[in-house]
Amino acid sequence: QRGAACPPSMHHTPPPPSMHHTPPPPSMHHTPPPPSMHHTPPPPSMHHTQRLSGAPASSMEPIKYLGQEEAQDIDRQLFSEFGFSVDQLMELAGLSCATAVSRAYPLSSLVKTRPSLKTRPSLLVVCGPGNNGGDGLVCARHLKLFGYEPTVLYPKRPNRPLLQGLTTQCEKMDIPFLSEMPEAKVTDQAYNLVVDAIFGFSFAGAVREPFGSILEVLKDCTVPVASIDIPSGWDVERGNPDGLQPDMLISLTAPKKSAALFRGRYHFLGGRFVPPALEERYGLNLPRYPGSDCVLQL
Ligand SMILES: NC(=O)C1=CN([C@@H]2O[C@H](COP(=O)(O)OP(=O)(O)OC[C@H]3O[C@@H](n4cnc5c(N)ncnc54)[C@H](O)[C@@H]3O)[C@@H](O)[C@H]2O)[C@H](O)CC1
Ligand SMILES: [K+]
Repeated sequence: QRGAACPPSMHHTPPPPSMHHTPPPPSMHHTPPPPSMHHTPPPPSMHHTQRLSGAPASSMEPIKYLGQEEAQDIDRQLFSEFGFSVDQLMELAGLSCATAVSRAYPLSSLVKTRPSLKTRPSLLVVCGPGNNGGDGLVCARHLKLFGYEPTVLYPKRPNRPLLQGLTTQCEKMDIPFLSEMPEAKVTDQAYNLVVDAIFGFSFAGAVREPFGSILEVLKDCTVPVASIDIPSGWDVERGNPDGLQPDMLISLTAPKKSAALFRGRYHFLGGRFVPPALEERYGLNLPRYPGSDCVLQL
């Protein structure tokens, strides 16, 4: 099924290195893959409204797709010159992700195909060792508050008070933690959606265990995958034609270059916390978020 969602011919051309300002032509986004048996997509009218409101704020300049170094620079400046703490931005990032998931896969759309499943849609949130994993923990907590039944897999837990606190918060919300990744068949049966919060913009090199095996299982799953910031295992700039092909991507702050190669159905922007001075410094050309929304569909 994932193969059907991702025509091979569209995966194999990495973006040219100069491609900071050229998002994929709209026509490439608008051919949705066949709907998953787990999910009824929202009515087309919703997409239409959201896309219109996602027009660039002041000019017709397209949104910028960031390289790895640029994304890390922006991150550093948010935490130094602009005075933010990681906790603050992680909370906003994770909330954006939960909100985007609830827009693309409303509770009522995650159709139960097996009576053995619980009545609330079950989601598996797979968290990596860095801040992308932290976004996943925050996302899981908000999804629970939104009425989903998240379960977390968090195999590598760094000794950081922030991440330990986020783990406790999930445990206190009765979110179960798995000790290992179930095989693909079991995952497809037990969950309606997987949230991929394994790696973000600091990923580099060959995937190390246990995440290599986890990503192999996720590639074999037919249940939709929603990736936070970057599909895990993708090179931040060049993607990964043989890697995970998620159904949804939630780009935080601004899309990274590899997002031009995303072929799933839903691409959302979240992380509405960029001060205009920083946006201007990097020429981000962020689209205008509708009203007080924390996400928009690109
Ligand atoms: N400014 C923003 O938009 C914000 C984004 N946030 C999120 O933070 C991540 C980036 O977080 P960071 O901690 O820098 O890195 P990662 O989570 O991507 O990963 C680092 C983690 O992964 C390990 N690692 C790296 N490469 C490999 C590999 N090949 N195999 C195995 N393990 C690997 C590394 O050792 C680290 O442990 C960004 O994408 C957003 O999701 C913030 O939450 C808020 C601000
Ligand atoms: K990810």
